[in-house]
Amino acid sequence: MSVKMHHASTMCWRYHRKITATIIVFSALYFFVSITLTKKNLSNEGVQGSNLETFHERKGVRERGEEHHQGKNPSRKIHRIPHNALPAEGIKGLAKGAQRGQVKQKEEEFSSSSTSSSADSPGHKQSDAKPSKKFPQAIIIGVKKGGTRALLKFISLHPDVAAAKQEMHFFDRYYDKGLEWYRWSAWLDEHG
Ligand SMILES: Nc1ncnc2c1ncn2[C@@H]1O[C@H](COP(=O)(O)OS(=O)(=O)O)[C@@H](OP(=O)(O)O)[C@H]1O
Repeated sequence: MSVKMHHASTMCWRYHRKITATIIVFSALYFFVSITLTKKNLSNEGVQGSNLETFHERKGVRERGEEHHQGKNPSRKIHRIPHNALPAEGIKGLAKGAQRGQVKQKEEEFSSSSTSSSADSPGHKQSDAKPSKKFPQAIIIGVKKGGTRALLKFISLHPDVAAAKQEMHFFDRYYDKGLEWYRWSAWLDEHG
């Protein structure tokens, strides 16, 4: 028994450095992993927190706006961004994907139509020889994912309705281009 104990203690003593080194390595690894995970959690919480903050800020702004509209607190004013705050380049930059291409094409057509007669310009059909296009008589205003596209589709089912082929974004993106641009590029279908 005592021989066995002696043998075990000798083995422990022989390998104690390796055992200690292994323990130190694993502890360091554990320490490193826990610090990394904690940092990750903290940054996630930070993101969520800032999202919530933004949400509450927006909610607050909206509520203040409503109060202002309802006359509950007339001293608080809503600060609106003036329509000309964005330079034309910025507005162009907002157009994305396919729409960017369509807008560019429309701009080119528009500029060529202003330099040459409408009958000569390549983007014009024969029906565009009319002096001007009408402004829309109704406008659908909605938030993203608010179902505006569906509403437009439903309204367009009526035979007396001539609808824009796609969302115009005149008031939020292309306002600086002016009413003439809007009227010309109202992208109404052929009845427009
Ligand atoms: N009647 C009705 N009931 C419930 N949900 C509806 C309805 N009409 C449209 N939708 C859903 O609205 C989403 C599209 O809204 P928008 O056309 O405004 O979207 S967009 O922001 O202009 O792209 C789109 O949601 P997602 O499918 O989740 O994208 C539509 O499915």
